Amino acid sequence: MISLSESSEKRPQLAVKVDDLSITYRTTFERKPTLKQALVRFGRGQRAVKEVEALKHISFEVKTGTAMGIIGHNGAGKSTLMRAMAGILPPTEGKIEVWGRASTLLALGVGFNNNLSGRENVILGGLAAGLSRREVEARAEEIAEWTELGDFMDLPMRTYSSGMFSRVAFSVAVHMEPDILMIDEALSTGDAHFREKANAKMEELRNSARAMFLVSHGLGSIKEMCNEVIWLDHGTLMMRGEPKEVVDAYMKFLKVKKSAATMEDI
Ligand SMILES: Nc1ncnc2c1ncn2[C@@H]1O[C@H](COP(=O)(O)OP(=O)(O)OP(=O)(O)O)[C@@H](O)[C@H]1O
Repeated sequence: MISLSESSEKRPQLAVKVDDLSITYRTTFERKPTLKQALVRFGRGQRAVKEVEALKHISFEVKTGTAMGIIGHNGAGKSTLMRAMAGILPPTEGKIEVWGRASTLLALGVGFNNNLSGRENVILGGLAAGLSRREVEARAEEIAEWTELGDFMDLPMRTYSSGMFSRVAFSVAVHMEPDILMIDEALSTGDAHFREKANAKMEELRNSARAMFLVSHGLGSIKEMCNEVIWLDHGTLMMRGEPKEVVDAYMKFLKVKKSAATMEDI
């Protein structure tokens, strides 16, 4: 279960508590059948079920003021963990407690409508993030300005490059003033100018938000932005600690060297 608690009396020093969390996806699919199997299944209306254990018995606590990086290979469970903490995905087992409001624009721009303009999507994104109409109207202009996309903000988002799309999504996410800020791979998408601006904004938010989570394959950004790191491997928590210590252990495990590509210090 997920409980959102506004009260800071019980555990004022905590922002998030994850207790023995497991998440299993169940997906139905048609296995390549033999003719006989196909006929049998057709008759009974059966489909094969595949279960993916995306997270296995994860527990950790995050103190107020933490900027937590989450690293791990493709499919390790990073986005699943973020979605669970944001309340989008219910735990299969275990419990998550979040003190405050989490920003839910995780996979940046999910929920945007490509046929609407950037400006219209800012309003849509704001409402989806739980702001009132009045709050959205008050902030829409500032959010649009922050993207520095000029007249493009009035064109449908299907005409945007992926970097332009991320600018709008990132701008909406960081202007929601969440207690818990969650950012998934945001930094790798923008150009150098936008990355610098995004870094400065995140630094500002880190000071005002209760906690921040950053999922990234850019290990340089993780070291730069975070003061703690969690490393996931096949849904298991491998290590948690100081950014340098965890990133180094992860790189040693993967047997990769420090290069511009792994550290993303371009
Ligand atoms: N909606 C879904 N249905 C079924 N399986 C899923 C679903 N979403 C993710 N998975 C599976 O769960 C596991 C964890 O996926 P997740 O997206 O959390 O990984 P990740 O660490 O964020 O990966 P990446 O670095 O590639 O973004 C993977 O094995 C993936 O195939």
